[in-house]
Amino acid sequence: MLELKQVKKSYDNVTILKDINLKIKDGEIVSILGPSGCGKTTLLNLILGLTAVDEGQIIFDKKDITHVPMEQRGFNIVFQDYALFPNLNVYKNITYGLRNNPGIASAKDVDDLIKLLGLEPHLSKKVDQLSGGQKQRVALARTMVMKPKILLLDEPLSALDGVIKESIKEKIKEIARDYHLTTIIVTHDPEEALTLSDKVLIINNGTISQYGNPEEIIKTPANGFVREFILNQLEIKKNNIFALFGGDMKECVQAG
Ligand SMILES: Nc1ncnc2c1ncn2[C@@H]1O[C@H](COP(=O)(O)OP(=O)(O)OP(=O)(O)O)[C@@H](O)[C@H]1O
Repeated sequence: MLELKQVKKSYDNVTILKDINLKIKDGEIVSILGPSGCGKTTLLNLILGLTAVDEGQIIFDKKDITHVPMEQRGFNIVFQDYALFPNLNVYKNITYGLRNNPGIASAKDVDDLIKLLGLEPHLSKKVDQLSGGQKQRVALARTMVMKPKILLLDEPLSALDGVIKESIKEKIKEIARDYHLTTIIVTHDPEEALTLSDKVLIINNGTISQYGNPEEIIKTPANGFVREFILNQLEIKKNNIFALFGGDMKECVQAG
């Protein structure tokens, strides 16, 4: 279980995040959703340990890790631009982190990940010979071989579209389920958050607007911001989303 208690962060005396309280159970997929500049990446970096909190606590597995350095937390992130090594082939990219820590993953662990992510045909290719979706899968494999205790993903789908986007979504779900891995994803896209996650954390103006499962958020938006932000952006795809929950858009908008 990961828990944030009364977390606050400011930059240059400007409060970016405040009153952040949340619990994430082991194996859950949680999306952090909100408009540009609301503090999503800052929150991800606080959890990762890349950025220090000003006030409040971060608890993981009942231990206070608020001041534990990033390297000792054992969490791992896939950055938006993948940050792969262009001079190495796919296999070497995937196994790079094992060079100094060979005991972390066995040859079978690596093989299983390569198979899960469908990377067998690409292992000897260089990074610039890959599509966006293939690069994302390599970045996921490279992070997963290090067996992170929590997987953090910053806008993992934003550079992808159509079928590729759907297939990466499925891979993320498979990884979280197969490895029972807590996965925290930053996104600005409500449809992505609602279709990918067990829970969605909606942030506005540096505070939590709502934290709940996709159905709760759609059927009982906590306030006007959630209603507007979610429903306006879902305008085109709303019927597909509602079909997922067997609901009726009109009823929910009226109820909200
Ligand atoms: N290192 C920093 N120093 C000063 N201000 C920062 C720093 N990092 C982020 N900020 C500010 O904090 C606010 C939140 O930034 P953050 O990147 O967390 O937002 P975001 O929700 O991820 O935005 P986007 O969706 O556009 O990536 C912004 O106003 C940003 O300018």
